[in-house]
Amino acid sequence: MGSAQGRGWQLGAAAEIGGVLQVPGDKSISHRALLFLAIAEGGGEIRGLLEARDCLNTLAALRALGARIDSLGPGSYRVVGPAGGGLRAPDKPLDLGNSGTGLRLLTGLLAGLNLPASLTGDASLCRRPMGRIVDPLNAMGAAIRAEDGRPPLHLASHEGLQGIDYAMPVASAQVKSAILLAGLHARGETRVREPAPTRDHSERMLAGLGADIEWGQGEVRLRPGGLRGQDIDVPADFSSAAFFVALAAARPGAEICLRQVGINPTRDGLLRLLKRMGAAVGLENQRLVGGEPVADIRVTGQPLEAITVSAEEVALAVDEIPALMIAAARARGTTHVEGAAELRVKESDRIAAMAEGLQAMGLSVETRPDGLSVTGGPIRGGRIASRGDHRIAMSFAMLGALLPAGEQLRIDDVDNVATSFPDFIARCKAVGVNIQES
Ligand SMILES: O=C(O)C1=C[C@@H](OP(=O)(O)O)[C@@H](O)[C@H](O)C1
Ligand SMILES: C=C(OP(=O)(O)O)C(=O)O
Repeated sequence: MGSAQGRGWQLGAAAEIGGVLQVPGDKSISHRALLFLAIAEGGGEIRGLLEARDCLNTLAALRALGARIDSLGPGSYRVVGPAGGGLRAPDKPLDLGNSGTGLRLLTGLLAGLNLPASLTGDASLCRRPMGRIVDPLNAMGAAIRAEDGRPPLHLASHEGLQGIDYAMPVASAQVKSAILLAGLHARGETRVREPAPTRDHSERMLAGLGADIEWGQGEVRLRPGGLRGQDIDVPADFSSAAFFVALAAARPGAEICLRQVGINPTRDGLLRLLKRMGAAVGLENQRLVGGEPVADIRVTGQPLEAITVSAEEVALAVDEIPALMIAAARARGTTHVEGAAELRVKESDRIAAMAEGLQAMGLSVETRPDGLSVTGGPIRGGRIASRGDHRIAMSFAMLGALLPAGEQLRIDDVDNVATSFPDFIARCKAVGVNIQES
């Protein structure tokens, strides 16, 4: 425990992979449920909230703004805005830790409520671009200052917001959601156009809470107004399920079933990509939970073929590209990912991190400013720098499980897995992954 690289994992060949798993609640939906209920009349209960560091930071920030959030049991919370009035300006900077979603959405909410505040985060978050929200929010009338376009962000009070008609230069659900949250309190209609479809959890939840919103054909329109509180059930996180989906897909004969996973079509692009590579993917018990489609996902490993992934497909699988690269590493041929420049500004530069790790395991990889190409082939053990990025660490754990007998993989700096996936190790062991903390 505790080297210069932080905590790490040690992986060896897995004898057999298979089983039934339920992964924790959806991170995107958990953030939204907390933020939206804190400003909804009467508040509401959340069931299945992701109790991971990113969402708990958003929860703590809302408490600092005066919201009352009571735990009712594991994953269950009651959220109510302050009695007799709205949220209030915080007396200290709000720290959103590692979370782009928490920081960007909360900035939109605070700009709409006209609450002066400072927002910051950890070293990774303080390197991430914020001009993408600061520019449109300031164009609406907000007064947000960011040195060099990065956190900390400083919000001053302003004269009120005006709705905007905004064509986003990048396909980003965080930017879209920040603008919509501000638009709830702006004068006139707010319209956001996206260059490619991105996750629509905000639109679905806002509609469920009574907002005057419509969306489709690449744009969202929202008219200002209050939200009405309601209880919210959070499905299991597709992005967490994705590691096990990719693992089963990449190992012929393995079968894993993931229960009650959100399969919103703006999130489940990975399933279509793996099917195109030849994996057998089935959906069982399909139903709607709180306006979101949910299913049990059953994946059976087959020999895989390389594919080419387009920019539009990247937007529908933006957090799953590292997991997809695990399948690419085991596929016949070279998988090309295009239009993925956004991966360079996540918790780490995910293109560079994946390329470096895959090369360390003996694979041939080429990188471009907006993508990478991975040629499948034999893999060997070694040492991986996760760069403190939860999704890089968890993806390489899956590739570690596919090592040949006798090989060992060490993954450094895995602490941030706690930002999105508590109990990852236990879930790994439950399906036969040979993983130890070190
Ligand atoms: O809106 C959200 O909840 C998210 C949107 C995506 O980010 P971008 O909007 O920056 O693409 C994604 O990568 C992130 O994990 C969660
Ligand atoms: C990019 C991610 O999250 P965020 O932007 O909220 O930090 C992620 O979870 O992969």
